[in-house]
Amino acid sequence: ENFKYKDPTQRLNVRIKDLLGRMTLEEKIGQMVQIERVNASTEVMKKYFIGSVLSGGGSVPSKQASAQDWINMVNEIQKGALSTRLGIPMIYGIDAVHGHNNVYNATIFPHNIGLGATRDPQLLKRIGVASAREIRATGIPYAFAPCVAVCRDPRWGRCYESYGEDPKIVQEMTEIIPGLQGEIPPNSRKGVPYVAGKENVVACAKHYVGDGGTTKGIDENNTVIDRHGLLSIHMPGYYHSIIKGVATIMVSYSSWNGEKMHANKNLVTDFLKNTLHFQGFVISDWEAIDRITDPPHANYTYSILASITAGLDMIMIPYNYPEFIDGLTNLVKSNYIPISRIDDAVKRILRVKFVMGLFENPIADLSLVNELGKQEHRELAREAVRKSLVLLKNGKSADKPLLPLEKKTQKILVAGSHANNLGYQCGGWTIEWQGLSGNNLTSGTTVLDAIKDTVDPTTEVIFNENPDKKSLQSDTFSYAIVVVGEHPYAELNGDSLNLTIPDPGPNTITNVCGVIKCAVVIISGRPVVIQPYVDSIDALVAAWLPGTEGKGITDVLFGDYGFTGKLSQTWFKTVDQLPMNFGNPNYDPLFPFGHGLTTQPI
Ligand SMILES: OC[C@@H]1[C@@H](O)[C@H](O)[C@@H](O)c2nc(-c3ccccc3)cn21
Repeated sequence: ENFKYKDPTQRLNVRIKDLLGRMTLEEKIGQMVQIERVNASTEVMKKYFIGSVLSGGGSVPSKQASAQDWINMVNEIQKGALSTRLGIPMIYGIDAVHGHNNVYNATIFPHNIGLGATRDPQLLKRIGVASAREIRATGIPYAFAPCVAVCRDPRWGRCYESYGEDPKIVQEMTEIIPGLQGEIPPNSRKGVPYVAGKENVVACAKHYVGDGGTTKGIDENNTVIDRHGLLSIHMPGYYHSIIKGVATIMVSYSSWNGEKMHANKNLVTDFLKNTLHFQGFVISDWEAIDRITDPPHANYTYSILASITAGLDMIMIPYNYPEFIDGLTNLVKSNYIPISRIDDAVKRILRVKFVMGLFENPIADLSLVNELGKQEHRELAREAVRKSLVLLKNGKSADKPLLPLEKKTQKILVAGSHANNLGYQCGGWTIEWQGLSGNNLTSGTTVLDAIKDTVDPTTEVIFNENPDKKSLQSDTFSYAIVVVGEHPYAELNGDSLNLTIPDPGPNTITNVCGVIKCAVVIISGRPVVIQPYVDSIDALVAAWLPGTEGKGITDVLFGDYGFTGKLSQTWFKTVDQLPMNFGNPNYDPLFPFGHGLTTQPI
């Protein structure tokens, strides 16, 4: 019997219709389920017809697993899916949000807040291309990126995952999507998902909608704003993602005016699907349907009913998939959920799987393994670091700039908790969900290493993480570079009401800058409290979370390249001003949105 759905010469809708028509209710519901990799045995994949598997943050086949190890794991799970009656391939997803950040030796790019400061959408596209190749190097065809949140309050623990407070910048930076997925052909029908081929990945615009607008930046909380404000500030990123063919959209944990997004039929179905004509699939966040109720999972049947009725197509379970499958099956069989809703979800999931070529190439090969951490990608990341740094202050008087620094001089001091810490400079979502401290988490270049590599061989470099005033006064340094900032965090763990630099950072600044000409480099996921120290600082640089390529920082500190970055997030004076965004009445920042001094390359 000719299985039309297996025939790639058949039109997309013919393949979808043919396959859907063959599927049982169990097989349909299985396609809507995404489980965590630790549960994805061949037996489970077969028994429940699982359609998708993910790696949660830090969930890896083994520590320092190679590309080959990843490919073997993904292919093993895929074989389980392919051994089902209809052989529908599963799609494996992972959070590659600043490079392939769960994977040892991957290139780690600056987090989004830094990329917003580059104002360079074409750079973002190139980053998307490189990232897609590193993700495919490990046999994975789906990334939960880009985050198109608009960070309206830096107290939010995920502000660094946003390109900034301006919807215009966020919509421009969706240019990473044609990098990840490939360029959508110009006359494509609006809203259809597009993935070019085996060197591209399925992308995911997230988190729909208004995740960056919650009260006091409280993660997963409530975004209070009228419809016009929601559509003009938080929606443009989705509109532009859809125009560019984004294949999936992930729903936000947060609420809009008290209504959980995961239960919001008006925004998920009526607006996203029926007004913006999005035809890819809508995926939930991790255990997000459980959190529709308070306490979470208090009424799981209701969680399933509300989310599926709202229009979600794939549910990131990740563990209690039997409970979900039973619950949804019962709701369909008792007519609480019409089979037409299930068919809509499955059609969308199959559309993405057909469009991306997953039926033709379900098993990953080794053709791209050398892409992982490739030098060419590291050079691209280094360029991104250069362009992301924002020069906030340069000299105590305009006619005496400190930067660019002299490479050839007697002796310089490098100080600060973040000068020699690769984990700190990468931030959250790196190797582990919450990020790490130290220098052996993956391969990269610390700021200290970069300085040693950049200055003249005759220049003596003294590293002292937190020097005391006495030791400084009895010594002579031409200048000091002080690198301090935030420790890594992700999501809720990053929510902060005080936004202070953790000790001993401020102490290091005042000790060093009180005695020596100092260039202070802030490693942070967002603007932090710096006003009390600004007057004592000669040059001040916002480096955000630059990732593994630390030489991008010395490229501009020492004048091999000029500073060009511009703030994509308002730098407040004090936290009691927040929330404060450009355009607000009584806008009174320390450094305004768009601020960024420039220097000329030497
Ligand atoms: O990693 C998958 C998704 C990711 O794509 C989303 O952006 C993010 O909101 C998220 N939080 C968790 C997560 C949260 C708490 C405990 C365990 C996992 C999982 N995830």
